[in-house]
Amino acid sequence: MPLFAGTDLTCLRGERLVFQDLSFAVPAGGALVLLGPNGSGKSSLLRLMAGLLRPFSGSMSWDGVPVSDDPDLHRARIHYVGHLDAVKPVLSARENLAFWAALGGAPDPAGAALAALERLGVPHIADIPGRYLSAGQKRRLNLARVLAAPAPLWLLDEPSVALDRAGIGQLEAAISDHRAGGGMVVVSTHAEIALPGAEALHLDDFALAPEEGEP
Ligand SMILES: Nc1ncnc2c1ncn2[C@@H]1O[C@H](COP(=O)(O)OP(=O)(O)OP(=O)(O)O)[C@@H](O)[C@H]1O
Repeated sequence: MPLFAGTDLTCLRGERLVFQDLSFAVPAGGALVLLGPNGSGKSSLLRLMAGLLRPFSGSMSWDGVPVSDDPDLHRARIHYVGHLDAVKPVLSARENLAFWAALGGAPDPAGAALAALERLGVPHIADIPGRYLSAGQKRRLNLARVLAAPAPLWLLDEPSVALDRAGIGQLEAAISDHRAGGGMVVVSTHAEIALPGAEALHLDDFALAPEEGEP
């Protein structure tokens, strides 16, 4: 049974120790919700999990094997959707998604692209160029990437930002189906997203204790 785990992770950004001695475990079908105030390190932890940042100390493993043994293998099993908009402005929504689906190894990228747009409730944006999409439509298009090619671990940084209530419901349903098939998800959020049975990780529990005299 796949288990994604981190042990005693410490994250340094610039000169700043963002969190220390943080451990987590996500089993097959599991969900982890990252909570904490602005700047507490939710995005940093997701970037560590995605292999985009290196921990200052500590380690992560997949099924007991250190992730650092084969970073390319790790990258192939994740979908990371960050804050930054990855939509190409001159390509249509369908073309954007087909491109990502092909990169992710989908056998029928065009078909996978349309199915993913439908799943996130926006089949009508298929032929609209990226530059004309609204903030919420762009967010749905970015999230559709996780559906367009299979990967067992989804890392989603504040996925509900710019989504309306219907969009959040579609996202919740997609995550629920992913988990039912043994997939895993880690989500950072300030908003309510229904993830039944999810474990919560409060990042401020791992902040550096303030020095004496500091607020
Ligand atoms: N590239 C960087 N260089 C130096 N420090 C950084 C860098 N990126 C982030 N930080 C710092 O790391 C800390 C954690 O930032 P991070 O974005 O992980 O927090 P967050 O919990 O996701 O915040 P938010 O809720 O505002 O999105 C912050 O103090 C931030 O200023």
